[in-house]
Amino acid sequence: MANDLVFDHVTAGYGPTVVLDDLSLGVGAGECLALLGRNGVGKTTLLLTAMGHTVCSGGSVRLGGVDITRWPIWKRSRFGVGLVPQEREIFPSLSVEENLQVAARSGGFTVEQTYDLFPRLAERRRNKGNQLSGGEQQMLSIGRAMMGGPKLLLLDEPMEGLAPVIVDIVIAALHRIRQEQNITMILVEQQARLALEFAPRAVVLVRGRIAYDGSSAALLDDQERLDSLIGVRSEAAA
Ligand SMILES: Nc1ncnc2c1ncn2[C@@H]1O[C@H](COP(=O)(O)OP(=O)(O)OP(=O)(O)O)[C@@H](O)[C@H]1O
Repeated sequence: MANDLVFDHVTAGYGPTVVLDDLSLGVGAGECLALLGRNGVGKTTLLLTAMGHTVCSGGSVRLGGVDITRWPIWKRSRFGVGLVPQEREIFPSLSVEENLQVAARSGGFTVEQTYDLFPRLAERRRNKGNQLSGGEQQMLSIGRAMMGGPKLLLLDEPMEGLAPVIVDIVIAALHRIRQEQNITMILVEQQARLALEFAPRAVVLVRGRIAYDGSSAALLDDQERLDSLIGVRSEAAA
């Protein structure tokens, strides 16, 4: 599989703070990757570095063979990098439909396609962003990213704080996006089992470096390793 996204010896962080330390990673076109690790290891920073929100002090980031290391955020966005941020970043005073329309770009989802993916949003189309539940906001955040026509979709803990029934809706939508669109996905998720069951490949970060890169199924089967890398046992006990 050709590499779609490449991190080539990337060192990146915030101002003088280095978070990613000489990190190299290739993600194939259309591949789906679970990005895991304990709090503060650099998962969000990796997504933000792909999107252009961090300071990259070493190495390069390439997408589809093009060096995008020095590109501003808007240019990456136009080139097909889509981020579903942890904070969701819905416009509170715009309606659901307006939130979608401002993100529309040719080649992306139409409003109707987004409503087909998340029928709940069609029911709420005239509600303002600040009148939505957390689950509806998350659906809107994913829908908005899809309106931009991403080639690479970066999802930062999209299941955080959602009721199990809403998690099921979001997971089903992500499965559908994977089946119907040839989109490369990176899913950061605190609920490791959920992510490992969704994505065939897993990368685990420890202090800004890759400590595991391989099959999700193999990691799911290796309780001891899971526990030492991400503390799944304590997560299950919580
Ligand atoms: N804007 C910032 N300025 C300086 N340091 C930051 C900034 N954002 C994050 N950091 C630091 O970078 C490190 C990695 O943070 P990051 O958010 O990437 O981790 P994470 O793995 O996504 O963690 P979490 O699961 O808690 O979201 C942490 O030590 C954090 O304190």
